[in-house]
Amino acid sequence: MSSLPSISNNQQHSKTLTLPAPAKLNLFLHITGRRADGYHLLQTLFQILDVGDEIQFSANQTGVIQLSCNDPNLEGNDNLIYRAALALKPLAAASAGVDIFLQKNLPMGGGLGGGSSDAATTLHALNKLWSINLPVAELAAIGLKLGADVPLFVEGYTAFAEGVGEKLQPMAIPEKTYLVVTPACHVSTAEVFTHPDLIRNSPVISAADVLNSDLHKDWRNDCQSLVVRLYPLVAITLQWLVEYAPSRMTGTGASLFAEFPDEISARRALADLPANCRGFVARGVNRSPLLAALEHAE
Ligand SMILES: C[C@@](CO)(OP(=O)(O)O)[C@H](O)COP(=O)(O)OP(=O)(O)OC[C@H]1O[C@@H](n2ccc(N)nc2=O)[C@H](O)[C@@H]1O
Ligand SMILES: Nc1ncnc2c1ncn2[C@@H]1O[C@H](COP(=O)(O)OP(=O)(O)O)[C@@H](O)[C@H]1O
Repeated sequence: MSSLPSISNNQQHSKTLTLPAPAKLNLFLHITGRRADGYHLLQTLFQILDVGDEIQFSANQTGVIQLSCNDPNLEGNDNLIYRAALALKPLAAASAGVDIFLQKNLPMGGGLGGGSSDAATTLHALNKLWSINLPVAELAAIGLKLGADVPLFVEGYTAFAEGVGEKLQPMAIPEKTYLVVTPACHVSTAEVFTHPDLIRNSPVISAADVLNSDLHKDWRNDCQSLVVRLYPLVAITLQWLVEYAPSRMTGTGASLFAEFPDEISARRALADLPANCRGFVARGVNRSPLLAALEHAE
């Protein structure tokens, strides 16, 4: 991912901002209950990564939101980027418009939060380019209406999360190297959350419990056993990955991750990646590269 943001004034009314939209892992994911509306109550440790998508925003005075992408299938109005822009539009001048280009690098629908991160980056970018200047907490509240993981990316800190993922407690944890592997199968989040066999009664833990635990012996993903049973390719890929290092599923899958002591050993495993998987090596970061990029663009 390019870590250097750029902001430029091409002409009197056109400003361009290029920003990262990092991925996340759920280092653990516990389901502790269910809300009255059917949504599940979670406890999770969100780890932000230094790898992700990249989005370019060129503000203009046309009043129109225009989205293009290196994957044309993502150019529709249901894209979370478009929906995030639309959510801010009423707060901007009527003439506020933007041309957006999404460089989609992350696998989609795999539990890496790419769509949510794209939405969060869009909220920050247009808050600035359209001179709306909402505080971060208000951007996060708008983001929550777009998806449960959006507030994490808006706030921009690796965090212990509760509720449906919106009650965030930033947590500085050791920044490890991960190999992230996405098997070529789509796991439906809705299918996982409606399945009768899903574990829904994990005991509630405290933030102190999180700091005194680690991936090797304590952490688990309550969706993992179900997804492994329903999706044989996830099971086979996890069996392969675990030979290299402690491994886990992120979110509701299908992506998996393994924690390595250094980048060289992670890249060695990546070189052996099975043919039906995508993979990348990333570093966990306590502070999102988005925040650094926004500062740089001041
Ligand atoms: C569980 C997480 C952990 O990061 O999974 P991933 O999406 O990352 O895999 C997320 O919070 C997912 O949040 P989000 O991505 O917004 O969920 P959606 O796709 O909108 O959810 C699809 C469906 O799953 C159910 N759902 C989702 C989240 C939740 N906490 N409880 C639920 O019961 C709801 O029925 C919802 O309609
Ligand atoms: N900008 C976007 N990037 C990726 N997916 C998007 C985007 N906007 C909407 N979507 C939709 O959201 C779904 C979930 O995307 P994503 O955030 O990548 O996965 P997950 O929630 O499993 O981490 C995709 O399957 C896609 O249909």
